[in-house]
Amino acid sequence: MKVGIIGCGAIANIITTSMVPEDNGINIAYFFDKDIERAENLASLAGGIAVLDFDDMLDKVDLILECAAPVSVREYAPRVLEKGLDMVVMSIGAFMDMDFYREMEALAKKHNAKIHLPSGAIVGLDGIKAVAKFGLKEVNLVTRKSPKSLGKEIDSEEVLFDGKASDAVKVFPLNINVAATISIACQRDIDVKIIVDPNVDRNVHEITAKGDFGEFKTTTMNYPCAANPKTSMLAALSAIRLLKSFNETICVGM
Ligand SMILES: NC(=O)C1=CN([C@@H]2O[C@H](COP(=O)(O)OP(=O)(O)OC[C@H]3O[C@@H](n4cnc5c(N)ncnc54)[C@H](OP(=O)(O)O)[C@@H]3O)[C@@H](O)[C@H]2O)C=CC1
Ligand SMILES: O=C([O-])CC(=O)C(=O)O
Repeated sequence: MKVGIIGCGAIANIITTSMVPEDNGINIAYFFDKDIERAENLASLAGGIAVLDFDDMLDKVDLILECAAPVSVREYAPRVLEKGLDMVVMSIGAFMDMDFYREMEALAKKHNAKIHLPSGAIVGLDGIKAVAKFGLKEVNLVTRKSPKSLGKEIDSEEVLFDGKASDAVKVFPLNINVAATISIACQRDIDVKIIVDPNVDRNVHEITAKGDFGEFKTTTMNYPCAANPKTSMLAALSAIRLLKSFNETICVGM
């Protein structure tokens, strides 16, 4: 399976340099970024090809992996899906716009394409999906990041956001895609709190879910990527695992 990447930053670098060529049949072959130098650097590391024009890679790949920004999903997803290509999207916040979500779902169906949203920087999505339609009463996310991750200069802990996921992704489009992932998994606009904390050096995501099934809490204490402190390493690792799963016969978990 030939893969083309949009966005050659922290996640793309980890994915590309962690997957040997033809790893499980996955060949990350084409690279696109609005900064052509970044695309060229990564392409040369991977023995792939950098493209100046995004549309140039669409006829040469089987799947597009987006790791750029939510605005890029709006820009490129329609062109990818119209070609009948599958897509893996990291900037999941784009799908909190329900009109866009439904449009992309319809386009994918029409052209027999699939949109994959990896679990990214959180754990517990399997449980949330399982209980979503079976008495899930409450689900919320508390995210705690360092001032460096959130681009703030403060000396003491501060709540930066307390509200719904659909608003959180507008205020922090590059920091809280995980809120969108959970919301889409349980089909409701979940409650989100974002705290900037000078005492943490991890990206911490705490999910609480309660309902007729009982209750669960997950806490993910992620190391940030060296190249981008907003982004957790786990996000890239989850995408690698998802890509590898496409060629597996026995699939464990969901
Ligand atoms: N689902 C999840 O759990 C997670 C999702 N993410 C999201 O994944 C995405 C990638 O993250 P990360 O690798 O850390 O980001 P980086 O900022 O490190 O890299 C993104 C790259 O894409 C480029 N880019 C941005 N917009 C466009 C565009 N419209 N067209 C082409 N290139 C573009 C950026 O250029 P420039 O720097 O000039 O803008 C940059 O080179 C982000 O949206 C991030 O918020 C991150 C962590 C977890
Ligand atoms: O990587 C993380 O910890 C979460 C993140 O930035 C996002 O969801 O956008």
